[in-house]
Amino acid sequence: MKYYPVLLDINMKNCLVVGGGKVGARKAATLAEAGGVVTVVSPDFSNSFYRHPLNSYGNIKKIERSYQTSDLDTMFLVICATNHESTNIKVTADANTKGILCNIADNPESSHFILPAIINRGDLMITVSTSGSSPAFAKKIKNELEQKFGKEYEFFLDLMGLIRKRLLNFSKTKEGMQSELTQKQHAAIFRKLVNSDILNRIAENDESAVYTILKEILNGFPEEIYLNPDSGNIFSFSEDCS
Ligand SMILES: C[C@@]1(CC(=O)O)c2cc3[nH]c(cc4nc(cc5[nH]c(cc(n2)[C@H]1CCC(=O)O)[C@@](C)(CC(=O)O)[C@@H]5CCC(=O)O)C(CC(=O)O)=C4CCC(=O)O)c(CCC(=O)O)c3CC(=O)O
Ligand SMILES: NC(=O)C1=CN([C@@H]2O[C@H](COP(=O)(O)OP(=O)(O)OC[C@H]3O[C@@H](n4cnc5c(N)ncnc54)[C@H](O)[C@@H]3O)[C@@H](O)[C@H]2O)C=CC1
Repeated sequence: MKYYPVLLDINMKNCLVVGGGKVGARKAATLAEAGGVVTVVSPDFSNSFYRHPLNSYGNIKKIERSYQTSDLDTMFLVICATNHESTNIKVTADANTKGILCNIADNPESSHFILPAIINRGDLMITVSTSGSSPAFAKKIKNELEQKFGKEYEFFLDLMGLIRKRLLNFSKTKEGMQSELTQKQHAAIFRKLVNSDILNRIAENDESAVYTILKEILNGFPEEIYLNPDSGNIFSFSEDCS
């Protein structure tokens, strides 16, 4: 294994992008989407920078000049996407000195991490990497997976996340039979849920079939675990996802 995969929590963390071209624009947008506080430093910003929908929100700070070492102060990570070799070398050296995570867009060898292609379906994130061998192929696989993993996965995970939280909470707080549920018993329930037909029924917008499956698997538990207490429905996946 050439790389160790992790999911970084960059929410509210300062992230620097060096270079305001097409690549800098894409990297800045992904960082902002993940909640990073993004600054881009570049003597000029290309049209593609302004065209990217996330970059036009204005929540990405732009500094119009060349990179300088102090730009890294307070940064959690830096992505360098310039067309300028000596800047890449300087950013790499500065990041190493300051102990800041660093990605050089055209030099995986001097990067601490590389970026995968991403498919996002709510809490489901599928990432594809070729370990740098062929970004174009990573993108192609991503496009294929995007067809397979539709909107229903997002709703399914919302539902699973909610039931899991409620069930674990219920086991912790309630007296009686359920309070003795072991981690093994939880796991057996969650396995049944993910192996059930719920996902397909969500894709067909068949709420009542989903309800029947949940009732069967969670037999013996109060309905509050899988129903929306306000409406009495399975919490809403009424938006068409087929
Ligand atoms: C190592 C890595 C470093 C990093 O950026 O972290 C890297 C490096 C390089 N990419 C280059 C080129 C291209 N990159 C793309 C696209 C993406 N590149 C991404 C990641 C990565 N690119 C990392 C490894 C990913 C992996 O594991 O495979 C994606 C997945 C994620 C993202 O950028 O957010 C994103 C898809 C976004 C999407 O999902 O749409 C395309 C396709 C296109 O633009 O259509 C091309 C042209 C075709 C091609 O070259 O394959 C070059 C220039 C080579 C040259 O000089 O010609 C280098 C430098 C080098 O290889 O040395
Ligand atoms: N990792 C990836 O996904 C990919 C990487 N690349 C590589 O990424 C690099 C950037 O590609 P593009 O965005 O297409 O190039 P570009 O030429 O459109 O943009 C480069 C930007 O860097 C800025 N820049 C130059 N010197 C700078 C400095 N000292 N400080 C701050 N900014 C500076 C330029 O003003 C320009 O805005 C290229 O080396 C390219 O080979 C290219 C495609 C994909």
